[in-house]
Amino acid sequence: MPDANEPKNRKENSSSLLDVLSLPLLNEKMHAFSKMVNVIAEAIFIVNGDGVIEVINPLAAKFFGAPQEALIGQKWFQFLNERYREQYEYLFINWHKTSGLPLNHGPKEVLINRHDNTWLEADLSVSCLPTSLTAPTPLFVGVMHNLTKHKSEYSELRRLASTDHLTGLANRYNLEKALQKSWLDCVNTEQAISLILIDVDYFKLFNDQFGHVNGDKCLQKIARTIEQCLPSNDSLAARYGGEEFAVILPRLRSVSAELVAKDIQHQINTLSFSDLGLPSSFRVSVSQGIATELGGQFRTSEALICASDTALYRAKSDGRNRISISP
Ligand SMILES: Nc1nc2c(ncn2[C@@H]2O[C@H](COP(=O)(O)OP(=O)(O)OP(=O)(O)O)[C@@H](O)[C@H]2O)c(=O)[nH]1
Repeated sequence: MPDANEPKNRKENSSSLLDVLSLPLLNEKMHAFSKMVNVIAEAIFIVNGDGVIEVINPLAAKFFGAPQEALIGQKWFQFLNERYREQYEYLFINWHKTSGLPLNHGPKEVLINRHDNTWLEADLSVSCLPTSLTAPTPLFVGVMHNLTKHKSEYSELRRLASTDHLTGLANRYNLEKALQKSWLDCVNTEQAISLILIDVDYFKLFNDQFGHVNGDKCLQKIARTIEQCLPSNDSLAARYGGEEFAVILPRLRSVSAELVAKDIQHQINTLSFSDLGLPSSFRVSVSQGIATELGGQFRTSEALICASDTALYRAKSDGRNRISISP
């Protein structure tokens, strides 16, 4: 084992982990600490004041996507996505300027550009090691956690929380949030906003005749059809509840909203259910109520929903398969 205090060329020392552990900066205590780091089930690396990696354990090396030996002697900043690299370089530059003050940073989210050109989302903390351990040369320990799995689970949970499970459309919660946002966007810019409420006609009869499972499939087909009739990316189709749907149409006056409703009516009237084993001549219809805000007619988005609902009620009582527009 080489003398830990004897200065050596880093490249010569980086051929194996044992060499790494005997870098000149590592005194006896550090030597023991480095051994410990190597067996901890967390991604840990140790860098000097210039950000050069002195010690890296197997898990951290895996995060950077290269063998431990290849990483020793490299500046760890280079593995950070450029969005974060400057921030950490500055952190170390500032630390040099205020030398002596302990540096503790994070945990913060970073994006690691791995050696094999893939990337990894992680949270990272950088802390000064106690000088009693590292004197005379300050060293810093970086601890990382892989966030990739958590992030994809989080976005899946977010998707589930805002989606109606049966139809895949936005759920009621999502509808209310989206309506609130579109309402503010349109009202603040003095543009129109329309809302269509859509209710399947005689759907209890459908369930009674063809069963609940077919009823579910019918709702799925209707949902897909409504979605296909959306006129723009910022319009939204949602399941309002049961056999009722809603469509938000930002920037559309009632004349244009009526055209969308007519398209929905036509597409649903011509839907075939023979794939569900129903007679090929069987058809369904929907009733629709439209309300439009332009110029301060309604005070709130809730009032717009109420007006659409009243119009829908009228479409039902006028005989169904109709479109009614709020005055
Ligand atoms: N299959 C299925 N049926 C549902 C679902 N949600 C609500 N329903 C049914 O939708 C039916 C709605 O019935 P009603 O409110 O009487 O309305 P309707 O029969 O469509 O009559 P009108 O709306 O007046 O034309 C009920 O039988 C509910 O059980 C669902 O998720 N799946």
